[in-house]
Amino acid sequence: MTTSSEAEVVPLPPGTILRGKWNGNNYRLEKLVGLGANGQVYLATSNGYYKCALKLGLEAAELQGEANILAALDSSEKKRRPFLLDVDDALFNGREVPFYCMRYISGVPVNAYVQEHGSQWIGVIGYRLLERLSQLHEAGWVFGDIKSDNVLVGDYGKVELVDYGGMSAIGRSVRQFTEIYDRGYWSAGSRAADSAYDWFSVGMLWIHAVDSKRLMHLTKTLLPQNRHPSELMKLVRSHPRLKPLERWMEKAFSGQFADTKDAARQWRETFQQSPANKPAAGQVPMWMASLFAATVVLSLTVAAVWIFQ
Ligand SMILES: Nc1ncnc2c1ncn2[C@@H]1O[C@H](COP(=O)(O)OP(=O)(O)OP(=O)(O)O)[C@@H](O)[C@H]1O
Repeated sequence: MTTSSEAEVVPLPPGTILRGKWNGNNYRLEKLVGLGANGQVYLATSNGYYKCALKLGLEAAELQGEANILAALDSSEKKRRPFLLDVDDALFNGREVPFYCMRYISGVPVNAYVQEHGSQWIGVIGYRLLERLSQLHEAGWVFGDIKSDNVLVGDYGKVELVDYGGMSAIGRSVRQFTEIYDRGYWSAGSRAADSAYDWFSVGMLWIHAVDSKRLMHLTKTLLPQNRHPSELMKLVRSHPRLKPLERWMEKAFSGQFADTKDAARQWRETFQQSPANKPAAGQVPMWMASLFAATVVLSLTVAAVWIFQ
């Protein structure tokens, strides 16, 4: 990959073929799946047969930094399938475009998943997210940019993170973050990369997923000097879906878990103790129950396995 700064990269049409200059792999771009501050992500077919996510950068040095982090993450988590698959430059319309390729994650952002499948999934998804974060933290990384778009949920509430390139080594400054999920924005602590930074963003993720209108209203109307976790806790206490999470949220916003395993354990206990947070099959109207019977049975099964395992 080159390290010179590149000019703007315009979105490329489906069917575009990119050939890696150094490693010689061919990629057919199938569709644009993400547009971020640091580049464009495409679903691509590699060498005619396997699917991957290809990220084209606007800024070669930034993209190289992300690829380095993905490579370091793969070597610190050797037991799982590698995430980074290729790093190269492609010649396109006479100019060099830097890119890297990673495992393609199918799934939808957590907000969309909860909207479509119901908030009874929060327990399962939240627990799996905390388990994944616990692995990262134990390996010495802080994810940093936890937000709905970076937490993809697949079938049966399977959780995968994307945008590992924005991660930071524990003890450094957080490299990438999104304002409303950021501990610093809410005057709840520094932007130093520690596990508690991610706990804070996880708390924000659930307020955003369940009560986004009031959260957006709050961010628009609060004066910067009044941004404080106590304002967030007012939202939590006054929302029926968030209220049962009150104690967990308080700890997440003030960094009071022993570690991320403890945060996951307490998350699970919260859902075991609170009937309001368990799937409410009995409250489903008859017409809806029959219409969605298959979905309800499926979600109950997964939630039951999760709660009682
Ligand atoms: N491996 C992947 N598999 C599937 N989709 C992905 C993958 N990586 C990224 N995406 C999608 O592309 C979007 C943008 O990617 P990414 O977050 O890496 O870019 P970014 O420039 O860092 O974005 P942002 O400004 O949002 O942080 C993601 O939110 C996600 O929807």
